[in-house]
Formats: sequence, C-alpha cells, structure tokens
Amino acid sequence: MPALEMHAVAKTYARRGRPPQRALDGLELVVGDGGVHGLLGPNGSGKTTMIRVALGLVRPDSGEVRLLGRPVPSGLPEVIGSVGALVETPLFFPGFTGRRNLRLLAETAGLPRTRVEEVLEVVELRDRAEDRFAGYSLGMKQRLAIAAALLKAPQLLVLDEPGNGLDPGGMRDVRELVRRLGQEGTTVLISSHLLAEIQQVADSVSIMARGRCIASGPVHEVLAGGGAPDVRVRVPDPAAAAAVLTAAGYQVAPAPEGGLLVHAVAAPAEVTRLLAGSGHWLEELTPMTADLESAFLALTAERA
Ligand SMILES: Nc1ncnc2c1ncn2[C@@H]1O[C@H](COP(=O)(O)OP(=O)(O)OP(=O)(O)O)[C@@H](O)[C@H]1O
Repeated sequence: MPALEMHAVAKTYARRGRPPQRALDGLELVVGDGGVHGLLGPNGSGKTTMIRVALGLVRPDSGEVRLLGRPVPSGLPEVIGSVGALVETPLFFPGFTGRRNLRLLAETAGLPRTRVEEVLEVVELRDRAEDRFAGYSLGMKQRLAIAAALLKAPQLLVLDEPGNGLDPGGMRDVRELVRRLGQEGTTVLISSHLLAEIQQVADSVSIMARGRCIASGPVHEVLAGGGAPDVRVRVPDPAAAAAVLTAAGYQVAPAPEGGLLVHAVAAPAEVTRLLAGSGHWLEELTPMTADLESAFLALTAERA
C-alpha cells in the first residue's frame, strides 16, 4: 500500500483583487511505502500545497487523495496518528528547555515521558535538552521540531523544506537524520527546491512544476531520464571505432570534449568487448550520468 496517493488533484486559490492562482493542476503522485521520497520543484510549483492537501489542511477543488490507504479527509482520523509532519515552524515556548517543550507536547498527546528521551536521542539533542529553546541554533530548533513530529512514532514523516534557513552544518545534520530515519523503517516525504538536498537523501523523487508532477521514480532513473546512460569512450582511431559501434546498432556521436559519445549503453562491458574484438583498445570509458540539476532544468523547462 502506498504511503500517499493523489489522483487528478486540483487546487486554485482565490485571491482578493487579483486573478485566482492555480497551485495544483491535475496532480498525479504516488509515494511508495518505505525509504525517503523527495519532492523537488522550484518555488511556487505547488509542493507546500500538495503537502497541505495530503494532510487535510487544505481542501482540494477536485481529485482523490489517499493517505496510508485511507481517503482524505474522511478517513483522516484513522491514520493521522501514524503521520508526523513538519509543515510550518511549530510553536515552542522560547523560555522553556527543549525537553520541557517536548514533555508538554507528549503530555497533550498522552505519550509517556520515556518517549521524549527517545526522540531527543534520535535527533541528537540530549546533551542540550536542558538548554532554553531561545538559545538554540536554527539547526537545533529544526531538529527539535523533527523530534516533536517523531513523538508519536509515525509510520510516515512529512517534512516541508526542512533545510530552509539552515547553514551547511545544520543542513548536513538534518540530512543525516532523514537518511537514518528512512533506513530504520520510517517513510519520509521531504520537499525541497534544492536539487543537491534531495539527491543526497532520497531514494525516489517526484519533480513538480506548475502544479503537476512531471517525473517520478528512483533518483538514479529520474536522473538518467529513465533510460540507460550515455558513455564516453576514447580510442586512438575514433572514426573506425564509431563504424564498429554503429554496425552493432549503437548511436554514436563525437563527444564535445573529444572522443565518442555512445548513446544509451545498458552494459558498458559490451562496448569494451566489441571495440577490443575489432582491435580498438580503449583509452577511456566514462558513464555520463546526468546530474539532477541538468535533468531538473531540462524537465521543468520542457513543461513550463
Ligand atoms: N494561501 C494562498 N493564497 C493564494 N495563493 C497561494 C496560497 N498558497 C500558495 N499560493 C500560490 O500557489 C502557488 C503554489 O504555492 P506553493 O506554496 O504550494 O508552492 P511551493 O512549491 O511550496 O513553493 P515554495 O517553495 O515557494 O513554498 C504559488 O503561486 C503560490 O503563490
């Protein structure tokens, strides 16, 4: 059962004195169970709206939403206890310690104090748990917020742009935490407009642009555009080598940096074998994995 499913979801915000703003435009999106799923898109692409719709905080104009298998909003009461979310900066009491803030939240939710100690441990704030919240760095505040979302031991953790405003050290801490949670069995949905952030933590990714999902799948597949990667080869006689590869059915072009670019190579060893078999000894064979940035820019530009 997927953690989250959205079908044909549309949402347009009415704005006083200005034309309505379409935020979701027939969104189709599935977040599988387990691992870290990244939601990537430029500012204004609809990520926050999508998350708010998923959690029943915003009612869509049309479409179908299922969270942990239950329809939203009607089935929400059955599953919301298994979903932890960090959508807006939660309100902590600045004068209270981190521990006391969490204890208050745990009490309200009917959870034992031992759970507070567990989540403090998970976000590595135990050493600083007796410091006042007001004295925490942004990164520590963010980790405390994640700890609060983890109190009820959620099956699904939703984090909307958790890296926003953090310095590189803070971002690294959040990244490591997210990766660890994913490995330990929590399904994490994390949004970001930063490619590197998603690339470094997510197992799968959905790319959003203008209220739609324009690509989705395992990170390495979305990066490669869904197909096998190109490889660059260098040989002493490129023209003759190109002829050998073309005869074997490969598409070959001169590489801009020199050498040959062989398109969509599922098994690079096959290229090595073919060329060696015809007396062309490879000087270099490099898989050209597209980085997320170019894949992302190409995708969002295409559909814009
Ligand atoms: N409450 C609202 N009223 C009017 N327009 C809104 C509202 N919330 C969002 N929008 C608009 O809907 C579009 C999608 O916004 P949304 O916040 O969902 O995108 P996002 O991808 O999360 O962007 P960001 O990274 O900037 O938060 C934007 O054009 C935004 O200005």
